Amino acid sequence: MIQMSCKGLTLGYNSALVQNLSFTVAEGDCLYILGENGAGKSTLMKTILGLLTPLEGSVDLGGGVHANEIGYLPQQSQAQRDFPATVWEVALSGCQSRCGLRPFYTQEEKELARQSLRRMDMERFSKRCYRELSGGQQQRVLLARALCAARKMLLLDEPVAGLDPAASREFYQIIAQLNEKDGVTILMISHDMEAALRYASHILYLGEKVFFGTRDAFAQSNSGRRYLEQGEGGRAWHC
Ligand SMILES: Nc1ncnc2c1ncn2[C@@H]1O[C@H](COP(=O)(O)OP(=O)(O)OP(=O)(O)O)[C@@H](O)[C@H]1O
Repeated sequence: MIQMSCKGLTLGYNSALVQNLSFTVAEGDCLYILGENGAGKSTLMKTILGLLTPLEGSVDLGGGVHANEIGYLPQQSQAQRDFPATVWEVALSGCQSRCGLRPFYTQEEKELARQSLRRMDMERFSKRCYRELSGGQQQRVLLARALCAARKMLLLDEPVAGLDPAASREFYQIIAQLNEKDGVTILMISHDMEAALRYASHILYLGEKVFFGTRDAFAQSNSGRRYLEQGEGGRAWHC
C-alpha cells in the first residue's frame, strides 16, 4: 500500500536544489536517501514533514498515515547534545504531538514513552541526565522519542553521524529490526553506502543525476557499480 507520493517536487530556497523529483514509498519500505553534502536531502525530509513548502509539486500521504504519526529523528546539533533534561523527559516529549492543546501527558502516553525506551533497551537510564550519555545512547533515546510519534513511519536524518563504527552497526541493526519485525516504514538519510546496499529496500540518490529505485536496481546503476567495483578498499567512498 502506498504511504507517500512525492510528485514533481522542486525544492530549494533562493534557487532550486532539486527539480521535478517524483517517487513513492510503500508500507514496510526502507528507503535510504543518499547524496553529496548540500544535495538537498535534509531539505527534502523537512518538506516531507511539512516544515518547508516545496517550490513546486506536492507530498501526499496515503495508506492511513497522518503527518502527526510520523516519527522524526533530526540531525543533532551540539546544543541539543548538551540538552539539560533526563532521558525520561526527552523520550516523553515525543508524545507532544499527541497532546494538542492539553498541557499534560496521559497515563497512556507515559506508558508509550516507557515502552519505547524499553524497546531501545534504555529504560534503566530513565533518570539519568541526557547530556551525560554516550553518543550511541543519546541516539537510542532520540529514537525512543521518535517512536512515540511513529505509528507507521520513521524519518531519520543521518542517525549515525558521530557514532563509532561499532555503535553505527548496532544502530543500523536496531533500525532494520524496527523495519523488518515491527513493519515500520523507514526513510533515512545516510552517507553509508555499505549500509544502504545491505539494509535498504529502495534507494533515492540526489545529485546531478537523480536515481530512485530498488536496491538491486541501484547496484546495477552507474553510481552503484562504481562503488561495488571499488571493493573492500573503497568502503570509505561516499556517494
Ligand atoms: N534555511 C535555509 N535557507 C537557505 N539555504 C538553506 C537553508 N537550509 C539549507 N540551505 C542550503 O540548501 C542546501 C542544501 O541543504 P541540505 O541541508 O538540504 O543538504 P543535505 O543534502 O542534507 O546536506 P548534508 O549532507 O551536508 O547534510 C545547502 O547549500 C544549504 O546551505
